[in-house]
Amino acid sequence: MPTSSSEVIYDLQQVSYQFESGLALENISCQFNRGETVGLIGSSGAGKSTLLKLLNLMLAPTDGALLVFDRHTDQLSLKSRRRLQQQIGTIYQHLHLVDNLQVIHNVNAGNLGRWSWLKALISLVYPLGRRDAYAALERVGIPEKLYERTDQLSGGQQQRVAIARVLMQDPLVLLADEPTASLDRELSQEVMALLCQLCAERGRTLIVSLHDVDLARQYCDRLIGLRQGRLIFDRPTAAVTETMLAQLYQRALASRND
Ligand SMILES: Nc1ncnc2c1ncn2[C@@H]1O[C@H](COP(=O)(O)OP(=O)(O)OP(=O)(O)O)[C@@H](O)[C@H]1O
Repeated sequence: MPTSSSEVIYDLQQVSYQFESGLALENISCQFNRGETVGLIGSSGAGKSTLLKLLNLMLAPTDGALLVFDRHTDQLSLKSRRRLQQQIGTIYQHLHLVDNLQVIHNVNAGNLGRWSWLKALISLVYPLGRRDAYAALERVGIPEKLYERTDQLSGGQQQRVAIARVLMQDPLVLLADEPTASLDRELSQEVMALLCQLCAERGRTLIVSLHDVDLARQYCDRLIGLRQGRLIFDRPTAAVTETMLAQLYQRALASRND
């Protein structure tokens, strides 16, 4: 558990990330604070997913400095990195659920950072942590699905299982990469409302990448606009104007009009 009482959770100082194929993020400086709900917006290829991968420590900056809970991430031991990663939960666009297992096993996967391999193995045969898994599913509104096969759930229900899994982990920061990409408008609203509510209840930080700008404006306190790896704006949502959005999406709008 991080000991810092700082309000700043992430501090990015001129961060760049270079893939072999090119620069995905260039000279990004910004901070993310405790309890915020921040939306990452921008066209496809803008660098939103790469930024989230830096924030969950899957990738390391190729240039610049990334501090998490006041700690430089390039100076972390493997153990410290793992401990930090336990405080960072990620919901991916592709939910990474094991389809042919019962829901309880997918929810319990949120415990893997804490459980021994033996306990995890036993739980695959005889599910452990039933009460906690049930409570997590209750919070996302589908407790009755505990023993159902995951692939027999609807897309929206599977999204809820992914959220319940992250609730088991109980991280301080929740990163969500396009959590509504495969959902219709109504379900997207439900999932965003749920994520925001769950984070607000416990003062957790939510950083979410979204293609749907209206959804981002509706649910996020602050928006970061990225284009071709550059930070175009970082403003409270209410201060983001139509002009700023038009500038951000210029390229995509122009190509849609072709
Ligand atoms: N594994 C990878 N190897 C090489 N290049 C990559 C890789 N992942 C992403 N990129 C490149 O990095 C840039 C940023 O990609 P990224 O996936 O972060 O954008 P994004 O804003 O999340 O896009 P989308 O909205 O389509 O998911 C793009 O040019 C992309 O082609």
